[in-house]
Amino acid sequence: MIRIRDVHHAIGKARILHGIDLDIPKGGITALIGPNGAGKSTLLSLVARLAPLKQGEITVETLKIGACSDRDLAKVLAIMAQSTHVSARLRVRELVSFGRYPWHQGRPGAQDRALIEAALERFGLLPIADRFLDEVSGGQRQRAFVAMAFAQDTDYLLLDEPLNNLDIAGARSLMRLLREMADKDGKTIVIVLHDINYASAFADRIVALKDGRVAAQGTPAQIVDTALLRDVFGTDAEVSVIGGRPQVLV
Ligand SMILES: Nc1ncnc2c1ncn2[C@@H]1O[C@H](COP(=O)(O)OP(=O)(O)OP(=O)(O)O)[C@@H](O)[C@H]1O
Repeated sequence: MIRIRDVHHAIGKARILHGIDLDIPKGGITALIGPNGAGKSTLLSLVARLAPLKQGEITVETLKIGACSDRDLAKVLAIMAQSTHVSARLRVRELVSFGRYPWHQGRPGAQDRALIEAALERFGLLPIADRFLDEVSGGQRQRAFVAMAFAQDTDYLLLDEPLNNLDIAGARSLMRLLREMADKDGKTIVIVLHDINYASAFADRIVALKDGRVAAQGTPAQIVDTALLRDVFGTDAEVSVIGGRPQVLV
């Protein structure tokens, strides 16, 4: 479980998060949704220790953020951040292999190599594994970043807007893959999604953030309705239930 207690965050004078209390249970997919600037990426960055936690408490299983070592955390939790800057002169296989670094510290062994090939295969990247990152499409690059996080082989996988750059087929296939990873491999996936319909169709639970606070949380059926769209996103839209899952009619 990821346990978040009374987390506040400010950047300069701007207060970004205002006392977040949240339990993200182990297993399944939790989607973070909310309008632009709500604080979703900031919260994910604090959990993954990409930004320093200044106020409040976050624990991942038994590891306390701010007290545990980076290496210990990296064996339990992997993150694909929203903005990823790496050299374009890196091949897809090399990027995915970075995911193994916390385990081998620069000396990959046979097991590391096997896990890298398995990640390349699972994400459909084998045919382009030897291409440089600037020789693949935006969607393929995005999949390579998710595969790198997957290759880290952690129980917790945090993904910040992984559907960016993906067309509808790519988005659906990635979400199905994540669903399979949660159901078959027992991964705990926390994912920032802009498209509520993907969150509603694939997630077990949704946490809606607004203005740095938790505005709503529950299963898609519990929370996705016209009131949520109005109160959290400030938009009027109809919601219809399709296959037991609410879907927003745009
Ligand atoms: N480095 C920074 N300096 C100042 N303000 C920042 C910085 N990074 C983020 N913010 C502000 O913090 C707030 C929350 O940003 P954050 O990226 O966490 O939101 P978000 O919900 O992920 O948004 P989006 O959906 O647009 O990605 C925003 O108002 C943003 O402008």
